[in-house]
Amino acid sequence: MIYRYIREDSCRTGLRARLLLQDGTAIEGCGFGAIGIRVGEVVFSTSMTGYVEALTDPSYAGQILVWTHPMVGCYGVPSKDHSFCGIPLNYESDRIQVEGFIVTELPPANHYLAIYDLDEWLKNSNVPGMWRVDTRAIVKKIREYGVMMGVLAVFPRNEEIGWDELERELRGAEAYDVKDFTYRVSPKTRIVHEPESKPIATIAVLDCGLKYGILRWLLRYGFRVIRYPCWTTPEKLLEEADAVLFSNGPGNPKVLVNQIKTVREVAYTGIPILGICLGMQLISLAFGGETYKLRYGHRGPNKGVIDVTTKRSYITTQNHGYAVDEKSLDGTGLYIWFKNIDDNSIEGVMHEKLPIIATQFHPEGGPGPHDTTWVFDLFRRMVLNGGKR
Ligand SMILES: NC(=O)CC[C@H](N)C(=O)O
Repeated sequence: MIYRYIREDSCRTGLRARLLLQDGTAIEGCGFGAIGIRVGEVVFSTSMTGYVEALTDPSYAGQILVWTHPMVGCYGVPSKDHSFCGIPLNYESDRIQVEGFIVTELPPANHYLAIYDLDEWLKNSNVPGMWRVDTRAIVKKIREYGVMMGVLAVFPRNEEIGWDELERELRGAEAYDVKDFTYRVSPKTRIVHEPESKPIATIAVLDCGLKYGILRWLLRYGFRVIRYPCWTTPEKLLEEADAVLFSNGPGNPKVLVNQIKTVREVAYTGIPILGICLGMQLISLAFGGETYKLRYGHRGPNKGVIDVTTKRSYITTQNHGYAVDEKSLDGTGLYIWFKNIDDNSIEGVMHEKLPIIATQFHPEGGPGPHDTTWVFDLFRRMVLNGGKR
């Protein structure tokens, strides 16, 4: 059965799109952005706004993103000229990272800062998009089945890419869970970022796909930040570091065997460490913990967590498909800091003795609430107090 939501004449973009999911669901809608075929893990975000940040978040590499909020693109795409310490605001990296983007309605952009509309931006970035489909129906499928691989094709209205071709593409695709995407998003060389005033300390980042939002917060707090490629050795990483950040990033953390080793070696030196999202998963694995795949992940800026050490709750931004297994932390020296209010999964850990703190959620927001930016205060305190919290 093919779900069709369009009238042939209703695609002002002049493009059609087809989506085939691993469970056989076939959906047809209008296309936007670039013409082409892309395979990826199909995931959804419950954000209402912040599509520029989400699309440029390197943690979405290898995924086709479905937006649950029905209207996307109203405020267009801002210029990268609005920046802080040379890092563009609103962007989480320099380019779109998703394989494809699926929305319900695609209104024309109307905002004084907009330099493109969403359609143009995807087209210029060679990323296909689909619109005029019921994204809630796709989300319900994903909730029942769990996240799954899918193939998205965008083609001109008077042409056609057949379902059999999409099926072949999907069958030939490598599963998301076994691939290492960090090499794709990590910088190829060391990059130094200076804060506006004299630096208070130097943070070395093992950059597996660092979001600019995190970088902006570190710079705002007066740190000099050095980003290193994700294959950097512990010795090199520690050369100029007063503290280390293990960044967010795409894919299954268990695949990153070398990075897990690096994290272990760096952690035992006793240097202050902050881990964010993938960084927290790598820290947990490095100390002997386990991670598992969530059924449909946590993606959006409206996710409640509780700090189990103070019983305070916060609304956070999250983007993760894997989580740390609670029982596996026994005997690792790591203890639970935050838990997710919806499913009780772990959203933060600390180490009993070593100066290590880590969150599964994103304290920087980007997009999303700034309720937990105090995590960066805590990190700064640790760095300036020789590791004491
Ligand atoms: N934002 C992230 O760092 C995501 C971490 C990991 N790729 C996951 O999906 O769980």
